[in-house]
Amino acid sequence: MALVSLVSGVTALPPSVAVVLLVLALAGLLMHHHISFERRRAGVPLPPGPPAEPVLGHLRVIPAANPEYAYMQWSKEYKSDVLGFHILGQPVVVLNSAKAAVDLLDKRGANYADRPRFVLFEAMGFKRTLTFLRAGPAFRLHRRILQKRFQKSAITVDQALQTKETHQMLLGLLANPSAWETVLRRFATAIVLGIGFGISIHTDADPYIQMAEDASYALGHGGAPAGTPVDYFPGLRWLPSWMVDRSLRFARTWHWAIRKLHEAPYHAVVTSAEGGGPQASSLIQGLLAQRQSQLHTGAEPELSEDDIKGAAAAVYAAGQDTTWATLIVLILNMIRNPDVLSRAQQVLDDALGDRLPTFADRARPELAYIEHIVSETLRWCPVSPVGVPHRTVADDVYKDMFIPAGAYVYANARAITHDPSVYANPDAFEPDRYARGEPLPVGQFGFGRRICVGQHLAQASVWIAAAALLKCFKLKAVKNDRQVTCTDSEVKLTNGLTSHPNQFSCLFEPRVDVEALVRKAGEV
Ligand code: HEM
Repeated sequence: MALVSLVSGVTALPPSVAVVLLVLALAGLLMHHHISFERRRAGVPLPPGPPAEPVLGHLRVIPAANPEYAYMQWSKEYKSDVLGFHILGQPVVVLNSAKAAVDLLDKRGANYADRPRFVLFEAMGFKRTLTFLRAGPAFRLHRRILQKRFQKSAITVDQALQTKETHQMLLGLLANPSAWETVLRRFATAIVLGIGFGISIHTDADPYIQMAEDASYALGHGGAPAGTPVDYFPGLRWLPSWMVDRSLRFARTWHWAIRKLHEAPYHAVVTSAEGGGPQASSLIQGLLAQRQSQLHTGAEPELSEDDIKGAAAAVYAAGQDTTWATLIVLILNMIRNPDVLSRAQQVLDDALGDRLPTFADRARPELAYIEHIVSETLRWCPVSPVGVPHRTVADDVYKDMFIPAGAYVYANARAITHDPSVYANPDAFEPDRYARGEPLPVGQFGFGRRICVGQHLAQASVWIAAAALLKCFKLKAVKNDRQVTCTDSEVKLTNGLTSHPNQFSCLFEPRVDVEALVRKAGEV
């Protein structure tokens, strides 16, 4: 209506003529778009997929919750590991095999390094956060900083912090076993907060744990990344809340949680520095120091304040919930598979005797079973099942299928890690599959130039936590907990950027003198 009044006002045409002109202009635009698309495609077919609805395309065809399962089903139905969709004209491609993901996202990385615009996450309050940055100079800058900080050879400096927090976790589980989810949250949060901001967590009630939990809730319940109505119609962002869908209302409601994640730890560090307080070494402290020295010399600082907040918040936001969720999947599988649990405990007892694991134990062949449990946890339930979408820069052709420029490309980690042509009995939790020669999982950390920068740190954190808590505790299911006793396919997962099993109960009972082992480890 506003557009019609504008056209008729500017051109002094009667409103009915303005409407006709607008409709004609729109039809012309669509026709032009269609003709140029068909010319570019030159008869090469798009990847197959289910029938679309007129105009909306697959908007209502792709389930809003946990679409990874529907993609797996369609992949079988259409006998293709590459599927094609369009949502309101936006092409979407889903890769359902490791081969397709490696061929495109890894081997043709430059063409698949872009991201869509994540309007829902912008509405939630994310700013210059690597995960959501489009390809370009800011992406390259943030990627370079974080990749260097978290490369395999650099993260050995974090082992002291990871070990300290592991011991803290063991004492927390001993003191308050029923709050095990919070204790694990504290572990995951303390590591990324320590590395990102140099901030220590002192109690289970520390406000930073709640902050992390709130941000996780916001990230985990808004809907598929770049897949909600406002991501397709950014204009919806300006409508009042009563006119918009659930996901945008949710993003607005939880905006405070994401802003707090960016602002609170940043200001704590800056305030402490300005007041001459202690300056723990951290990612943010290094970046602030670099900015200060560039300002002192009169040079244009490479990083703005928003860059620094965004880089550190990326570590906090991307690192804590995913690590925590992976530990939740581990616990679930330990109580669902008591044989695996008792074998792991036997392996740990034989290899370690009367002491806790350290990172020096990780490479020991006698402990390969623990490494396999970590790999199987990452495979059995990739906590970011459709990952974060990439976006194509230019048109591409793959196996005689046309992938247009600007397509959103999802690697379906769930399909890749449960591919029956790669993994025997893929729904079963079987750490021994790797000893039998099945390949270690790929896809749970994404692919190509956007692959998770924190993957080595995350695996190290999950390994030390797993080895220590399996060494110290008997884990038992609570009778009649449906989540635990039901079959694999019925485990209900949360839906969002991270996805993990819904709440379940677990009994933690010490099987060693936990305090004595922690004390002994501290003396070494
Ligand atoms: C088990 C734990 C983790 C899982 C499963 C995980 C998974 C992922 C996935 C699937 C992506 C998207 C990759 C792609 O687009 O191809 C990603 C990106 C990212 N992850 Fe992780 N992650 C974990 C832990 C961490 C940690 C500990 C950090 C912190 C250092 C971190 C930082 C990031 C960042 C900054 C990105 C964005 C990379 C980019 O867009 O260029 N992640 N992660």
